[in-house]
Amino acid sequence: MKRLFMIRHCHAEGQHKDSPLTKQGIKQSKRLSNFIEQSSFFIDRIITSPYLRARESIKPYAENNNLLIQIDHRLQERLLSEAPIDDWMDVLEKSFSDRDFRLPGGESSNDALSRSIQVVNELMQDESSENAAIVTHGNLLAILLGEFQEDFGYEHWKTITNPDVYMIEKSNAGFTVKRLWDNSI
Ligand SMILES: O=C(O)[C@H](O)COP(=O)(O)O
Repeated sequence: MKRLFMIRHCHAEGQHKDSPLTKQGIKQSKRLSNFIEQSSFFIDRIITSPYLRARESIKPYAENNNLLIQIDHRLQERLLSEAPIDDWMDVLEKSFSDRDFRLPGGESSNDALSRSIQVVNELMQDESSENAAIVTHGNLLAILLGEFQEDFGYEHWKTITNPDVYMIEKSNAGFTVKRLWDNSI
């Protein structure tokens, strides 16, 4: 694999694993498909979070291009806490500055990274794919991007949109991270 597209899902009804896309999100998923098709890169392999909003976001592109959507539980959203929390933004901020910080029943940033980076590493080894995509969630996306761009943290997380598309490109000098999505699309 030469390039990895990291995609956050389109606008959804909620946070439950079975929350569908909104009407706006369904339109966005079609725009996302056109956007990828009009780019100079043909995405030839797709792995998504099992959550419905992630699968639905890439469905138009996958159908138009006869691609299978592979589902991988390691791409599901990071579980911040087992119990509901009111101050989740503060907790999230702390989890970016202390990557081992973990609430009861939840995952630290490093916990979420260690499961999700396995998918990325497996794709990196896949020589049958030139341009692969993962479709995931805001928090997990920010954690993964931090592996390729050191300063990518809480402030960057706040700027991630629904949908969003980042491209990681391999070169002799290492990896470059580029945001491709344009909100005006
Ligand atoms: O951190 C986030 O962005 C929230 O967990 C929202 O997740 P989402 O990308 O599935 O909406």
